Amino acid sequence: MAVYTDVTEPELADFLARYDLGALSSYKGIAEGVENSNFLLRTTSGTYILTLYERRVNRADLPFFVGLMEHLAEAGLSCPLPVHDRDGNALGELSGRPAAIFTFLDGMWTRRPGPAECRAVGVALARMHEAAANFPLTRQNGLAPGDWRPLYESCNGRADEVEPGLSAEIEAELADFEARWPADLPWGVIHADLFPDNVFFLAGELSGLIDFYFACNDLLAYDLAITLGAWCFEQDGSYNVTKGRALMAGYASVRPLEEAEYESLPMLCRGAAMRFMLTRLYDWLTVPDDSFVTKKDPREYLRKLRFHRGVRDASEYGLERAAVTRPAKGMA
Ligand SMILES: Nc1ncnc2c1ncn2[C@@H]1O[C@H](COP(=O)(O)OP(=O)(O)OP(=O)(O)O)[C@@H](O)[C@H]1O
Ligand SMILES: N[C@@H](CCO)C(=O)O
Repeated sequence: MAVYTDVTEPELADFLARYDLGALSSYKGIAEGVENSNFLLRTTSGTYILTLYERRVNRADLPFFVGLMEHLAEAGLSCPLPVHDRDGNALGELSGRPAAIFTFLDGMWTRRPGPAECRAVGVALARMHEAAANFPLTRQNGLAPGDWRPLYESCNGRADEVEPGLSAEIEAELADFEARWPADLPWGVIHADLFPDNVFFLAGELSGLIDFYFACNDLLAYDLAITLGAWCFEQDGSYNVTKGRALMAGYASVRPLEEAEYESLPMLCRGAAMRFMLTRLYDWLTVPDDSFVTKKDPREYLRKLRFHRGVRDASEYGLERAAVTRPAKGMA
């Protein structure tokens, strides 16, 4: 359930009066999502999404997130477009929270993605990286490798409650990341949370990307690693190389990887698994059971991390080394 802030009808009508969106027809809270309060908003001009930004989102980051969506939508990527009020502002204030209205994206997220969806998300991710290349704002990744140890330490040594031996395993991994995390790889704006619930499909085609609230500047191949980890494993924890091959090929068809990115992929995939294991571990140990936040199992990402630890070469993910070189014009 993600409606943390109640919005009354008169408050919303007042807020809407600043926009050229017609009169309020109806609104209702959307249960999905955990970070912010989202409402499906109907006015006499159409259907929109109203988002109220809650405590875990830093106000200072909002111009980056909202500006990025606007930049990507203008570059032709399908994602929510922020609606401006008559004074030109995309961000306002409603019920004591920063708030924004977005265009509504048709489609639904897919619970069981197959290779075709994986390929489509690979293509979309690379297109996002290319479209964001000239976005002028920057945002530091708040969950970069340097943030993992403090996040782990804020779990107060309780990791072994989730699985005996986990603290020692995390310590060893953190030391390795601190010593060997790659620095000199292509860098840019990344989505950083492109999980299946943030990608919509309509009639079998990818219809758009949502939820840019972890977007930041970081290694582009790290975003590919996050996406691979979220899309290419089965419920039983096994890696599906057919899906991995499709996702990588889709990505490389738009933006071929550099040799150094190919070499670094196993490390980046392990890091991505660590990042999601740690945020889940923190929530698992600290968020009260009766809270609105749906806690996700950190062990899912622990299993993925262990899989990546055994990978020696990116070819094991299904990425052909040939995909590293850009094909000559007119081919492929
Ligand atoms: N522009 C949009 N068009 C259609 N539906 C949308 C749009 N934006 C959000 N939604 C709906 O609202 C839900 C929650 O959105 P979103 O994932 O951005 O919320 P969040 O609270 O930031 O979530 P998360 O916990 O995943 O970070 C989505 O699953 C989707 O159903
Ligand atoms: N995608 C994240 C949660 C929302 O950011 C996870 O599955 O842990």
